[in-house]
This record gives sequence, structure tokens and C-alpha cells, in this order.
Amino acid sequence: MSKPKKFDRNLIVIGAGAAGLVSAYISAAVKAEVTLIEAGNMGGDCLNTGCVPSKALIQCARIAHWTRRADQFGICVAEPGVDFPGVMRHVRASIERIAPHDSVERYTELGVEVVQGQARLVDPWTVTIALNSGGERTLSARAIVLATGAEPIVPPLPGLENVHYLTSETLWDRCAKLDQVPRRLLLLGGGSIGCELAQAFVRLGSDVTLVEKESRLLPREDQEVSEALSRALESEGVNLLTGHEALAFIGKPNRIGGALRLRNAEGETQVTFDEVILALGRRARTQGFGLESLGLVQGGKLEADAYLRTRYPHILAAGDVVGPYQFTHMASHQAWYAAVNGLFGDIKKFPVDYSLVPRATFIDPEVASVGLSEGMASEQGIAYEVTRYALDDLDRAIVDGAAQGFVKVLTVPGKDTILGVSIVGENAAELIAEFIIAMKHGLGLNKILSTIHTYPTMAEANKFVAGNWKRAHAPEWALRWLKLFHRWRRG
Ligand SMILES: Cc1cc2nc3c(=O)[nH]c(=O)nc-3n(C[C@H](O)[C@H](O)[C@H](O)COP(=O)(O)OP(=O)(O)OC[C@H]3O[C@@H](n4cnc5c(N)ncnc54)[C@H](O)[C@@H]3O)c2cc1C
Ligand SMILES: NC(=O)c1ccc[n+]([C@@H]2O[C@H](COP(=O)([O-])OP(=O)(O)OC[C@H]3O[C@@H](n4cnc5c(N)ncnc54)[C@H](O)[C@@H]3O)[C@@H](O)[C@H]2O)c1
Repeated sequence: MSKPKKFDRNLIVIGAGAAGLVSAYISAAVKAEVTLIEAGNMGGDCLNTGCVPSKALIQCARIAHWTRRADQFGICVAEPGVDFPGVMRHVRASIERIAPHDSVERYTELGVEVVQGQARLVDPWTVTIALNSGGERTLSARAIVLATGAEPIVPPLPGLENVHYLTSETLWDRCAKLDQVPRRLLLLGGGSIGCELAQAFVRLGSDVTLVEKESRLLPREDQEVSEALSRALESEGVNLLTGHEALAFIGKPNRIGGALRLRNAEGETQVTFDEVILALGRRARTQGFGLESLGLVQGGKLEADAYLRTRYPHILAAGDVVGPYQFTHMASHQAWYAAVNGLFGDIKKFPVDYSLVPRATFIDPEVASVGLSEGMASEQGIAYEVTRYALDDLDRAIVDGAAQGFVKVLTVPGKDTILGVSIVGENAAELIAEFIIAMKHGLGLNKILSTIHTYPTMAEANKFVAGNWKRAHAPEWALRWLKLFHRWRRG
């Protein structure tokens, strides 16, 4: 298995999701010869089964929810009817409208050769492609980027084979065939997917049960965020079963629906359902295309260093397949490093910057965070101070009927240096952008406070939390002295 003297391409990218598309685009932009291989739909998970359909569904559900609340604003409408096929048409139309951004035509125009087929590494420099159109092609490359994504985890739960369970990959096709929203929906897993879908479906009219084995939802988020989220979901009617372990499914092989036996500290219970969605995390897609025989996978995990290089430095990985974060914005962030380190790594290479990774969960009120939560700071032994601002005080939130949630900022004790921010509230994922820029460029809360924020906006919350910090750190001695000074000036 010796390294070829000549290569067909500078770079081959396997997988045309966010990570693969951006790696290929960057390579073409710097005039490398690049081939992008995709076995399924261009755009990968985000476009076809992930972010786009889920956010489209969430928007339909949000409209139903706000219509129900219309009387609060003096608008009289009847209880909204949910035309589920119409909802799913919006989901499909959203995908179709965005698909040209990721299409073969667009990438070909950008200078990328796109090949549709299943790629397989036959040696460290050579990839064969079983073409979707039939036949096979073989190409060699100086560098290869693995961007094959991840797939839903399906646990070995007894009886699972007897229920027609759904995952984020199959649920969209299933829902497209339903005349009505599922009557009783069980969601297993209280992470991002479980929480987003639970709220969307309860708003569309399903009876939703959400089961999470940990004691709280979104266990990686700040404790206060989880509490706010639980309150929001329960207030809308989600049957929330945190701290519950799934034991076994009960169902009949050719019948839709079934039941799940569960256990918590108090004993066993059972939940019946018409549809069940597994949202238990996503595992790297590393099997069946040659990685095992090259020794790149250890226990199902693709090992890569800080430069995203595998044990063969010219084979790199980006996106969900390598982690450690499974977000579209992380996939495209890593893609730059994979492409640049793949093409130029022997001259100059760059370690991935993971110092600031924003995250958001698109429930209502939205949840967004960046940097450290209190839990993370405590675990890492980092000292911090907490400053809060509650959104029930904010003019814009009040007029919009969205006066719930908070902005919570962790700072270095005695300084305005921001360590982390968690926001729960309307448009939290947009609001957090100001803090991301501030943290990235070393701007503290004083700088946010001294910046004019348009009135009346939700973004003023960012300035007001900075104001709260300032008040808590006002120099008492100087204020006492100023009081005396003003008394003296009054004569
Ligand atoms: C329901 C849901 C909602 C989500 N919402 C959000 C969100 O709001 N925000 C966010 O940031 N993230 C969200 N995500 C996560 C996001 O979708 C992923 O992090 C992102 O799409 C990962 O991109 P990727 O390029 O690494 O992988 P993918 O998009 O999975 O792309 C991998 C591609 O590789 C192809 N492939 C695999 N093996 C081969 C092979 N051997 N040959 C050829 N092709 C191959 C696959 O067909 C696939 O198209 C969501 C995910 C889900 C499931
Ligand atoms: N808004 C977003 O950015 C967004 C939205 C959806 C998905 N995603 C990405 O997709 C990935 C997958 O999402 P996900 O929600 O499937 O995974 P996740 O890892 O976020 O959550 C899975 C949850 O399932 C729980 N769990 C695991 N096994 C269980 C069991 N047997 N019984 C009950 N609960 C169990 C875990 O404790 C965890 O809370 C996430 O890592 C996320 O990065 C992002």
C-alpha cells in the first residue's frame, strides 16, 4: 500500500452535508481539484431530515399556538384547525426552497466535481464509488475529508422490533403519509430533538409524552435553563417523565402503536402510544466504507487530532462523524480546518478553535447559550459571578406578550470579562449573537453597556444585564464621596 506518485485530485470529500459542502467549496475557492461524493440527498441531514424540516414544523406549531393566544391581544379567532397534510406541505416546500443552495448544479458552478454514489476507501489514497446511476469509478487524491455525518442511535430495548418506531430520519416520510397529527405521541429522549418535537407536536394537537432518563431535560445546559424548559413544556400539556428508564416495548409486529414500560425511583409505569420517536442521540457514521480496514475507527469512534487528522494525516474528518459537537454551524466551522489542513497541512496547519461554541434549542421560549454554564464552571474549578436580567421587565417583551425568561451572564469575579451566557426567551438564538461577538473579541460587559441599543428591542436585554452587573460593581466609596460633593455644591 504505497503512496502514489500522482493523484487524480487534490481533495476528495465524502458526504455532501454541511461539513462536506463547505470543505469542497473552500477547496474549489483556492483552485484545488476537488470531488465531492454523496450517496443520498445533497445537503445531508440538516436540509433533508434535521434542522430545516424541524424548524419548518416548529413554525407551523408556533402559528397554531399564537392563534390560540390571539384573544390575549384582543383578536378574536376560533380554535385553529390543524390540517396536518398542509403542515407537512410547508415542511416539504421549505426543503425544496432551500435545496438549490446545496445542489449539484450550484456546486458544479462553484468548481466542484460532484459524484452521486456510495464511496469506499480501498486504500489510504484511493476511493471507489458505486455510482447511483450504475457502474463504478475509482479516484485517487492527495487528501481525503470524511464528512459522512451521524445516524440516530437505536438502543437494544426488548420489544423494539415489534413497534414501528420512528427516528429523525424516518419521521418526515411517515408524517407526510398521515392525514392527521399522531394522536398519542411518545418521544424517547429529552435532548434537543426530543424537546423541540415535543413542543411542536403538542401545539399541533398530539398528546405528547416525553421520557428522559436523566433528572432534567437538556442535561448539558444550565440547571435554570432545564427548569424553565420543563415549566414551558408542562404548561402546554406535555406529559414529562424525567428520571425514567425505558425497560421494554410492548407491541405487535404488524400493528402501529404499542406501549413502553418504564421505571423511576418510585416504581414501574407504562405509557401507550400511536407513534414513538427515538431521539436518543446520534452516533458517528463510520461503518461499511473502508474505515475499519484502514484502522481509523476505534470502538465505532473515528479518532482525529486537533487538526482533524486521522492516523493517516492526509485523511481528515469534519462534522458529526468526528464531533465533539453535532451542530450544522460546527460542521461548517470544522470544514474550513479540514479543507485547509488537508490541502496545505504539510506547509502550515491550524488546530480547530473550539473556544466559543454557541448552541440553541428552538423551543418557545427559545434557549441559547455560549461559553460556560454554572455547572461547567464548577466542574472545571473556574471562579465566577452571576448576573441576571429577567425578561418580564423588558418593554419589548411585554408588548409582544413574550415577557418570560432571562439573560444570565457568568463573569470573572470583580471583572466584566464574560465567561458564559445562557438566555431563555423569545429570539434567544438571535440575542446571543452580541455576546458571541463580545466574547470572541474580548469585549466585556462595560462595552455592551456603553453601546446604543435600539428601543424597543429584545436586544436591550443584553444592555440591561450589563447594567445590572455595573450596579452590582459600583464603587461604593466613590458614590459616598459624590453624595457629599453634591451636597456641598447645593450650598
Ligand atoms: C431533527 C434534527 C434537528 C436538528 N436541528 C439542528 C439545528 O437547529 N441547528 C443545528 O446546528 N444543528 C441541528 N441538527 C444537527 C445537524 O443537522 C447536523 O449537525 C449536521 O447536519 C451535520 O452535518 P454533517 O455534514 O456532519 O453530516 P450530514 O449532514 O449527516 O452529511 C453526511 C452525508 O454523508 C453522506 N454519506 C455517508 N456515507 C457516505 C458514503 N460512504 N459515500 C457517500 N456519501 C456518504 C450521507 O448520505 C449524508 O448526506 C439537527 C439534527 C436533527 C436530526
Ligand atoms: N437546535 C439544535 O441545535 C439541534 C436540534 C436537534 C438536534 N441537534 C443535534 O442533534 C444531536 C442529536 O439530538 P438528540 O436530541 O437525539 O440527542 P441528545 O444527545 O441531545 O439527547 C439525547 C437525550 O436522550 C437521553 N437518553 C439517552 N438514552 C435514553 C434512554 N434509554 N431513555 C431515555 N432517555 C435517554 C439522554 O440523556 C439525552 O438527554 C444533538 O447532539 C444535537 O447536537 C441540534
